Amino acid sequence: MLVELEDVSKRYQLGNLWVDALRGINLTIERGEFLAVKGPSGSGKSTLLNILSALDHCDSGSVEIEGINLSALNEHQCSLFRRRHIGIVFQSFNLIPVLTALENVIYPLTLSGTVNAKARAEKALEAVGLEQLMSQRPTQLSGGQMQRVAIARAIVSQPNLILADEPTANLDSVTSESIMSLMKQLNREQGVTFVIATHDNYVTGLASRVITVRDGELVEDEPSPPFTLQEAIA
Ligand SMILES: Nc1ncnc2c1ncn2[C@@H]1O[C@H](COP(=O)(O)OP(=O)(O)OP(=O)(O)O)[C@@H](O)[C@H]1O
Repeated sequence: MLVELEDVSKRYQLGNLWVDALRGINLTIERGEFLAVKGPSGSGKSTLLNILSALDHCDSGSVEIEGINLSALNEHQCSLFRRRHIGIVFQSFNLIPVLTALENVIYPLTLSGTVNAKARAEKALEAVGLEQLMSQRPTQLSGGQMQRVAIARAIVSQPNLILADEPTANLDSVTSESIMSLMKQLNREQGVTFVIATHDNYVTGLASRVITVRDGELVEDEPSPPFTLQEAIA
């Protein structure tokens, strides 16, 4: 097992109001899963991903990833944990505009003092099909190409777990398909586990498992009907 959440809750204060973003989440994720997290806007998907990436802490319950209890980590240990174990892909790519594609991918490696950073970043960019565009800046790239750079940046540290928050939200459908097929390939060939928050039915259709968050709780998916209307009429 790669991830284990037990009774995880998170509240945010909005002025005088408290928002229960997550309420008693129990979830295990096995190595090699391609897990989609769906649910209405505001249901708690991003909060769940932020907690899995140790960008945020839960208020109660426990989160264990690779056997590490995230609540026991201080801020510095959280960033080390992220660098070593997690790749993150955002809806808005989050590339550094003044850096080239190659420099964006090298950046996390320089933070962790990795040797051969340039060669490793080049290899990651080749893996996402951007070997010709390494010296371009983000403004010179299309949305799909920027998301490929972001994926290269996520895989360059060879994490076991990649968390993607609405990775296709800013992409057209053809580009979304190629980005998703790249993620599936990384999952299949390198065994990287993916957790993807999404509203996109195309993404949920590719998942090995789909979970639904509603009002901060995990809810059972509606079972699909046993037969179609045409079959029922026939
Ligand atoms: N930093 C924060 N401060 C206050 N409230 C927050 C914060 N982050 C999230 N929330 C609230 O927590 C709830 C869950 O938000 P979250 O962003 O996790 O939902 P989501 O399912 O990812 O939504 P979307 O699909 O729109 O991205 C919402 O009511 C949101 O307003």
